Amino acid sequence: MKTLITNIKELLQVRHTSIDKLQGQEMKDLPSIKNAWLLLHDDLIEDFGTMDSLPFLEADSTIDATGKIILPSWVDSHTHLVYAGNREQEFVDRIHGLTYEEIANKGGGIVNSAQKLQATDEESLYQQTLTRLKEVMRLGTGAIEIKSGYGLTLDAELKMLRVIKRLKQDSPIHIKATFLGAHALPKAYKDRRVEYIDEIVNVMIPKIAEEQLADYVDVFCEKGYFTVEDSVRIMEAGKKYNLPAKIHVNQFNSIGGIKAGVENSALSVDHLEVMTPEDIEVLKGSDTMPVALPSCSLFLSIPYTPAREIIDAGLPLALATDYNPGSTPSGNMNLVVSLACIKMRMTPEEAINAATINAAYAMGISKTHGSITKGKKANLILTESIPSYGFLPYSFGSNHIESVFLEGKPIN
Ligand SMILES: N=CN[C@@H](CCC(=O)O)C(=O)O
Ligand SMILES: [Zn+2]
Repeated sequence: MKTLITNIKELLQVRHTSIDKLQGQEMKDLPSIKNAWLLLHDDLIEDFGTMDSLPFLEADSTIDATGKIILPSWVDSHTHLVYAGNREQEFVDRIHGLTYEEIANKGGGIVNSAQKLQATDEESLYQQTLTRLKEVMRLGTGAIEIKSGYGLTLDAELKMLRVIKRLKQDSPIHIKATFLGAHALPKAYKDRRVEYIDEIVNVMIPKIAEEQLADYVDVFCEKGYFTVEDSVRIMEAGKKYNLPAKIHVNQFNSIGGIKAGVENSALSVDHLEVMTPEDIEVLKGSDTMPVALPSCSLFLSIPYTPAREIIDAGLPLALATDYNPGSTPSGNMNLVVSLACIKMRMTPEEAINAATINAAYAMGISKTHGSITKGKKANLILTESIPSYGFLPYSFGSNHIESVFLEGKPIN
């Protein structure tokens, strides 16, 4: 099946040779072709060029994209999409002055979501998650990482990971699964944190690896949650089972999680709202992708990741949503790209690079996703008629997506 798209006002993120990530100054450049055509063959990008060089091509269907822009679909490398119910009461509690930490300390937060999830059957969990997945696909997300971490028992974590496995099988969107057993200390392990890490390392990770339910491991490395030592144990156990790490670090405090992540070859270190000069230094020369989650900063009113300092230090940066019921009940990558420009002083070019090719790196799929490159997946956003690509982050809160193609097919 071949689809030809013609008269594209601008084809964005065109990379003739496959790149895996962009860093520092490289992020300022967003290569494009104006007045372009694009040929899709089944699930892949077959060819592209300028309209004045369009050869005669046999296609099963042709789409006229006059006035419209095409870019690779967003890659969301950090979500907690599988959850049961919502936590809007905590949202109201925060409006009345309680902090995220105070809510967690009085039994809310992650442990609250764990109670709800443990009481929810797998089918209902699947349906609730599928609804959210379809919503983010319509918003232009074409690949997504989904974490466990609201189970906090072996059975409930397995239930979450089985839901993700089923979504992988059923949905056109590319999915990676991350095991986040160390998201919060379950009540049953009160004052026995090290025993919970023993359970994760000796029981949960081997079982999850045996059933091939995860691609990565994660840990919430933060004061009041898990220490750097706990995080290192989990990352080392992950490595033994071929599960690289993608970890939560520096959301509220800088406690050494980034250094530990880099030393353990973490694929990404995520959040980074609180960064010291040493944290930036330790990332230099590493293969670890820093990931910012600006819609979490918006929702919790916490600092934004210092993107300018990170990029101006020559480092790469990726953007993701962190979609979850507590700190970010939104999976809208368009809003994330806008916030990156508005609140983190990233240029539209930097933000689009961070939400496509660098985000693909952060979920280990930059060979197949994140740019318009021959042979990569035909995962595309076709915009409405808009004046320029800068209009996308500028017109924050509006949706200018006309259609989304995943694996070469329109999803709606
Ligand atoms: N910070 C840790 N985990 C999630 C929030 C989880 C929750 O509040 O339910 C996050 O990435 O923001
Ligand atoms: Zn998260």
